[in-house]
Amino acid sequence: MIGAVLAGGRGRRFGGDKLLFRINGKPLLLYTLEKLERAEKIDEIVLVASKENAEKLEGFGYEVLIDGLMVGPMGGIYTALSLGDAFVVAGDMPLLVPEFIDFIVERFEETKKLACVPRWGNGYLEPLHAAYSSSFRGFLEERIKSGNYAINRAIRESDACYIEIEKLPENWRESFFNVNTREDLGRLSPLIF
Ligand SMILES: Nc1nc2c(ncn2[C@@H]2O[C@H](COP(=O)(O)OP(=O)(O)OP(=O)(O)O)[C@@H](O)[C@H]2O)c(=O)[nH]1
Repeated sequence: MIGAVLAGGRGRRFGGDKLLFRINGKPLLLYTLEKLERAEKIDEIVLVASKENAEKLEGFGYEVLIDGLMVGPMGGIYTALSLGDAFVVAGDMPLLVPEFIDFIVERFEETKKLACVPRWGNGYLEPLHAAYSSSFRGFLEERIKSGNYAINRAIRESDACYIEIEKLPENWRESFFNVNTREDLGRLSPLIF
């Protein structure tokens, strides 16, 4: 199972390249990568980046796949699946919980569905913390061709399995925390140090 980290965003809300922004001397992306490294079900990590930021990311020592679409998460997932089945996460999720990732990958392997996606009680999905089959790529391709880039809708209209978040240990929810703005960093510091 590949661990694919989406790292092609523009960081408009943050106002700059948030993934390279240093917290306690360490780039935000490195926190995410270190957590993902600790998931036992992940065999190999790759970064999925834009052509423009690929070079800067090569220094992290992982294969960098170029997202030639740049249409948001769907394009990143589509690109990642060119290598095989993948657990896909956003690069701005520094508090990933490795046991939770293993849990999702195990469920994915057991159910053999096109995707296994965490879901909140209100129906909200967490598509950037989910496992996808390489067969899901063909399903996405049709949508991309018709300009339909809504990933949640694609998941809902596919044969996916859902992981009910409220039934899991509460501390696993930390895994979904992501940095969008500079204010979010304030919420992060007490948790990281
Ligand atoms: N490969 C790839 N990664 C993306 C794309 N859009 C967003 N990402 C990544 O997905 C994660 C979540 O992205 P967002 O925070 O929603 O978007 P962002 O562009 O980084 O930030 P905003 O401009 O503030 O929306 C981040 O790690 C981004 O780097 C894309 O089109 N392709």
